[in-house]
Amino acid sequence: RDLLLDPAARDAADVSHKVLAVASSSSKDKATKFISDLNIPSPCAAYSSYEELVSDPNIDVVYVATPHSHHYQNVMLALNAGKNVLCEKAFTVNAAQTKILIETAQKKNLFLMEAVWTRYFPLSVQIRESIKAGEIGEVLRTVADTSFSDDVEVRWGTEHRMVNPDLAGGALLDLGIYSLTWVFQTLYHTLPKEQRKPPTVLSQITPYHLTGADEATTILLNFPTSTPTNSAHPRQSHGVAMTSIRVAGDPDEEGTTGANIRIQGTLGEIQVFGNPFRPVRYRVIPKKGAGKGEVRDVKCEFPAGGHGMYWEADEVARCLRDGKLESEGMSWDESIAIMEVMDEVRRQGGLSYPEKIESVEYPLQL
Ligand SMILES: NC(=O)C1=CN([C@@H]2O[C@H](COP(=O)(O)OP(=O)(O)OC[C@H]3O[C@@H](n4cnc5c(N)ncnc54)[C@H](OP(=O)(O)O)[C@@H]3O)[C@@H](O)[C@H]2O)C=CC1
Ligand SMILES: O=C1OC[C@@H](O)[C@H](O)[C@H]1O
Repeated sequence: RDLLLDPAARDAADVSHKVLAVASSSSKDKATKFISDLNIPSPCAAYSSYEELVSDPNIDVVYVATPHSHHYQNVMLALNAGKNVLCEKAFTVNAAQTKILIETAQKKNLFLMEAVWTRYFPLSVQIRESIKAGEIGEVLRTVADTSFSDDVEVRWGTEHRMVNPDLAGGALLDLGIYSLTWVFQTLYHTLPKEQRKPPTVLSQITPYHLTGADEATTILLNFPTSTPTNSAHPRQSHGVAMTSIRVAGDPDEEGTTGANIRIQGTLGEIQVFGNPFRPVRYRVIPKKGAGKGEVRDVKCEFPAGGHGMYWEADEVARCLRDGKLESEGMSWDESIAIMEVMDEVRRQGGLSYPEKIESVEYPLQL
């Protein structure tokens, strides 16, 4: 729906999007129904296989929105057919798969990006700019929580992709990625490239008793830097990334518990409210007496009633127009660093998925 909204309404008239085809691996009728339900303008082809879709010469870029377990195989299919790709989060099941996708895109001179839509919200861009400009001083800690109190057995059962190990289910890859996004985009992405270093990781996982997928994961990260910020000692910052599908970060969905994200600097704090994947406002709180002004509240507007996915789509269009293979906002290096954190969390928690979906073999029938 976001792709169909007029970019001018969000000051993005320099790009445009056309949905030219939709594919369903289970039935052509499903693709046809999707096109009619959304009123996608003609011409828009309906395909009954992903193979057919990636062979369509009219298509510039394919959006992969299948369960995590299938991303590696689906993205390889598209890249091998010469298509640029935007692939939903979590990028793949493990870092080894992500690295091969990136190498393949590089070799074939194709654009590839992990679809972490939140990074392209104006709110995220503004917060990163504020951090880089030193508005809250040196940022030394970020706490992020992406959690829902679902009645897990009733809502997700055992087969749904949220909890099914065969589909790489679990809180970590589905929701924990957003907590990690906030930790990384505030403690890692905001540093000059040469100062970014992968964090060390300590974590705990609670398995869902019916499937073994993680229902709760808590991660403590330590980000070192190579360059001292003063002559005495190099900077270190801490990230706390939490996720659960059993207890909520925001139980009444009114923000009564406070912010789901707290970004803490030596001169103040930025708090982000709303679901961490679709934040609705943020507050900058200067430290008392630091001379950095008043508390500042900023709302996220969603022009034309969009959901907020159009901003990442605009980024993809701009990258393609400008001949870029990767997006600066969600760079390949950062996707790999985050996947490596999730690999380490799963290693520490003894959580692995079936061999087939952890495999880097391609093609493989899943
Ligand atoms: N950015 C965001 O806000 C959101 C992102 N996501 C991400 O999007 C991806 C898909 O999530 P979601 O749409 O909830 O997933 P669904 O379980 O609804 O699956 C999406 C589609 O994937 C296809 N598919 C292909 N193979 C399989 C398989 N073996 N089992 C099930 N489905 C299969 C099916 O389409 P068909 O049969 O027609 O081919 C299905 O309709 C995930 O990576 C998720 O993390 C999800 C929700 C929100
Ligand atoms: O990316 C997502 O954001 C919204 C959630 O409800 C969903 O499970 C997840 O995949």
